[in-house]
Amino acid sequence: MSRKPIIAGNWKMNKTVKEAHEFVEAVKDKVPSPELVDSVIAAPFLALDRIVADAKGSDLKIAAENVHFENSGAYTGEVSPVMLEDLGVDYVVIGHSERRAYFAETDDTVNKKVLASLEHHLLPIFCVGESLDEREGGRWQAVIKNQVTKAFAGVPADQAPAVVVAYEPIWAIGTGKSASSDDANEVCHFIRETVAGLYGEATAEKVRIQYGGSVKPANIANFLAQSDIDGALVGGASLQPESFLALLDGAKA
Ligand SMILES: O=C(CO)COP(=O)(O)O
Repeated sequence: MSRKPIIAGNWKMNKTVKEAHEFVEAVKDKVPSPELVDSVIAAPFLALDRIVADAKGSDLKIAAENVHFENSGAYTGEVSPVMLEDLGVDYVVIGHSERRAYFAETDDTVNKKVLASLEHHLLPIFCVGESLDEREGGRWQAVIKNQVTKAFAGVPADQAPAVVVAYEPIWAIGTGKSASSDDANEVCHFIRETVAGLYGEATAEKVRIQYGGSVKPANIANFLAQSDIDGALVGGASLQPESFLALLDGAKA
């Protein structure tokens, strides 16, 4: 079955509100038709209000890079799914390896965030990936299966296809060293089999799986040509308008 590609730029901790605004103004009327590809920018919380307004009426979708799982309350410094929904944010990146490594994100919090996001009509882009140690030690299947299974716990079958899974091997993030497209596809296929184990083949065929880790305009088409890779989650190469647009072009091809 053919799944629509989804390309998401993840800006991480980059860009002031002004810079974010200028970027969105530069690309919003140039992104491909949503019949061909879903185009998404994930930006820091501070920029979201401005760029959701900037992107309104265009085919560019906006994501948050994180969300808390409670609707409100005594959680100093956090942002709730109610707030993001109210702003008109479309997607939210959940469980990025940087959040797992530096901000004590766990499989349990990732799962709560997936459930809370779906409840508030935010589409989760939930991230999985193994470390170099886990890959070299032959443990990647166990690690990935555990991350996927825990993230989907409690997600009803009819909502599972709304979840985008991003496979980002930790050793390929920001290193310039991407996985080979065959290796990435092997893991993405394994992710799909894991989802099939939870919900059945028909549902698993609908779930979109991205690859992330040193994706660039020059290599994106190789990844997208693979059977189980339906898009990319891109850090560094999404920071410049020309490069982001080139990634979208590569996904269309
Ligand atoms: O972590 C990533 C996207 O979420 C990947 O980052 P790079 O594309 O900079 O390797």
